[in-house]
Amino acid sequence: MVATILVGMLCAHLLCFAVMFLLISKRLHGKTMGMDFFAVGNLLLGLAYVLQLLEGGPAWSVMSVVNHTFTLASPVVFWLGAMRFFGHAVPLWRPLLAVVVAYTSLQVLVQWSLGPVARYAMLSGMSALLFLVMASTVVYGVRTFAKDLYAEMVFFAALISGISVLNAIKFLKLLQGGLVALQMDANFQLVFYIYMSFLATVLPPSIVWLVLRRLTDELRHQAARDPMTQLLNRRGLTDALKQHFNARHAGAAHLLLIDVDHFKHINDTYGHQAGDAVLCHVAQVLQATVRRGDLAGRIGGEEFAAICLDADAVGVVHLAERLRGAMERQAIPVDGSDQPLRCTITVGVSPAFVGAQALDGAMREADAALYRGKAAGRNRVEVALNPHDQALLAALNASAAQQTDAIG
Ligand SMILES: Nc1nc2c(ncn2[C@@H]2O[C@H](COP(=O)(O)OP(=O)(O)OP(=O)(O)O)[C@@H](O)[C@H]2O)c(=O)[nH]1
Repeated sequence: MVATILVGMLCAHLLCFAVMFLLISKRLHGKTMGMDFFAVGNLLLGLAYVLQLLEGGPAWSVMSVVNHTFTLASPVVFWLGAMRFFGHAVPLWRPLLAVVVAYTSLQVLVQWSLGPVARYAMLSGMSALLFLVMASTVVYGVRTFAKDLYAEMVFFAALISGISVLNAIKFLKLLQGGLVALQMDANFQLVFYIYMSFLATVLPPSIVWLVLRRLTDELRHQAARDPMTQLLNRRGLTDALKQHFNARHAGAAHLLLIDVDHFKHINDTYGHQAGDAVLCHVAQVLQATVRRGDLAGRIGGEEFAAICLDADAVGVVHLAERLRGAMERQAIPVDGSDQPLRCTITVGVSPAFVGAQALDGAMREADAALYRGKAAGRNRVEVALNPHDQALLAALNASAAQQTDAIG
């Protein structure tokens, strides 16, 4: 009686969550993150338990064969769903059909050649193996494609290992005691059903939580980036800067404001699309030139920014020069034109600043330097360094000039 109630509850959970996964997958519009697969997995397992209730006990019948096939197919579908969640484009219906045909045939063969105990033991043994593979995949995921979901993945691996162990015990019990081990109200079967009910209650909300996490991460990513160049936008730069300065030993930062010269002319001559191609090219050069850990962003139409973290003034000015030189040298291919396009940039460098709240001030100083650079003829780097850095830079430049003269 207790077992029947437990299995009844289990069916209700599995089938309700199958509907919920399906509804969620419909709302995700094509990017279902495996929710449609989880719906099918839950449906298969829910139907298998419905058939078990209808059967009452072990028997050789069509219902029993279908029950075993659905039970075994469900972990395969859950595994495929997990692969989908982690971005692998695995198919569903073909592998599912292959499992259904192969396992149904295998059941007939085993029942005919080895008898009913072997067929039931085969289901427990193969389920134990499949859940073990699933738990191993999750552990592998923690170390590779799901590093950001460490706690969740460890939790899943532990839960799935539990069901693998219970199936392995059932397999041994079947081999030792035969079909008596499957009596629904036997103690072991009760433990098995309680654990399955626990899983069916805990796992689906956890999966929904994972989807929610992925979606909110994606939204945060989109909100922090410029859609055309994928560089950080102003909000993204500010957030990343706050994160940098929250670290205990964060050093000072410098801001580089970068503006494409005569961009209106490029737009007017080659068209808006070519203008967009130039902006994407500048973004690529900027991203390739800054050091790892520095921040690169687009903060307006043809205005870009780089924030150099933990760098000294001399290094920053050299970086700005490298960036200016790279832009000047590179030709940009333009659709519909044989002649590649060339363009230059002007860069304004701010003094060192500490704290995200100082960004506005640095922006003003870099902007003033940029304005001076534009007025002085464009295609140049103009600095707004503090007096100490200014003197250091002048001394370094003088020494470099002396060395050049000496070599000359
Ligand atoms: N193609 C394209 N053009 C843009 C975009 N955003 C802004 N613009 C254009 O960028 C041009 C900026 O022109 P100005 O501010 O006059 O600057 P400029 O021509 O680069 O002149 P200087 O900065 O003084 O060298 C305007 O014509 C804007 O329409 C964009 O996303 N794509």
